[in-house]
Amino acid sequence: MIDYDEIKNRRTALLLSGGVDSSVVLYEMVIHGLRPDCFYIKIGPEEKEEWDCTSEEDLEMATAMTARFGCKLDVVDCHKEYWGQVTRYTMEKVKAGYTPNPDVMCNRLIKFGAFDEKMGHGYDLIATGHYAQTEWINGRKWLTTSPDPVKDQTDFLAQIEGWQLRKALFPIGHFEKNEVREIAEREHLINAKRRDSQGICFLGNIDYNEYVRRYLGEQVGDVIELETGKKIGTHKGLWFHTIGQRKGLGFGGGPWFVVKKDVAQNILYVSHGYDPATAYKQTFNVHDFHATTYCPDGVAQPELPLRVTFKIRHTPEYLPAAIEQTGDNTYMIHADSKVHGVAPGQFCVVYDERHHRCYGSGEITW
Ligand SMILES: Nc1ncnc2c1ncn2[C@@H]1O[C@H](COP(=O)(O)OP(=O)(O)OP(=O)(O)O)[C@@H](O)[C@H]1O
Repeated sequence: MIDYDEIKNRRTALLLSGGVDSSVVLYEMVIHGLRPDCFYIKIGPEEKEEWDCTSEEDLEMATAMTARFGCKLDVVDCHKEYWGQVTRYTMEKVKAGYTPNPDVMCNRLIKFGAFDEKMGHGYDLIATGHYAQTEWINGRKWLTTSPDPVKDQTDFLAQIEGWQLRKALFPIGHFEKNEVREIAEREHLINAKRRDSQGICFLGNIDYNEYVRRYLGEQVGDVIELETGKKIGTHKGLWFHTIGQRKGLGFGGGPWFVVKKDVAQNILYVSHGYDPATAYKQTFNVHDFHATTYCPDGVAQPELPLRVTFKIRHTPEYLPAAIEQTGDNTYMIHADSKVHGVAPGQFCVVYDERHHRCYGSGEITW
């Protein structure tokens, strides 16, 4: 829960997307006596490409919301930063056979990054409609989970740095999604009945494969059964597949799991059966760990405990593990049981044993 009394004199910016979540944030802030300056971040389509863009409607919704609540709305153009940073990161990883996550990087590089450089630096707090919370514990500001396990978005926020978390405010983070929808309907917010966006953040309904295809095109190669070396078909590009993938392979005689990619030879290895040992991992390495906790001057980042829980994809489950520091910012995860579909490039997000506090995340290297 936000202590509105405590922040009533702080300069607050709200990232307003035109969706229902950030609209309810605006409503919540206004009924608690705040009038945030609102910002709509614009990421246009790359070049002349005609992508299905919902952004015009989004901006209309955001405009209507700020008009209703008497707040200022500005449009901030982060087009260049998005394509130059988030897309560049994504395509570089994908080409190397990794499994990147543009939405995770978008929070660090755009919403709490480029936006902060352009406008956010003039504010003490930046509010968003993420399902996540923050909590001060022992003089440090922590990223903590939402009560809605399905909607929780701490995993998407787990690459932001302490200085970014310092300014973060998540006014609907203590709600579950259905409560947010109820508020929007009860208050007749203009977008109460709007569907949640499905595609990559900022790119409307563009899905991941389309995004990648636009940049890297297709590159046909063989699909080979790992155990027998037998060719069972072809793929259109290793980048359309991820380790652990089971659905969408389209070969008979399944189920098949993607177990390995050979980038040099453009070969996709799959394995047959329900429980191929190759599709599971119990121990893996994580590097370039980003700690999200805000530690005021002189307070060191908290050390990771020996026992943690973690996530490698956006699911409601937290997996128990022991964690071992193996170097500067590098760790080894020893999961209590085998984990399906561990892929290099994925972020491993680390929480405490009760999966209340999020420590941060690092990239899986195997
Ligand atoms: N184009 C945008 N301009 C400004 N802020 C944005 C924009 N897109 C997303 N955000 C901010 O990031 C938050 C999380 O976005 P995300 O797309 O993950 O969630 P969402 O549940 O669809 O949110 P919403 O319902 O508010 O669109 C939003 O609630 C909003 O605060």
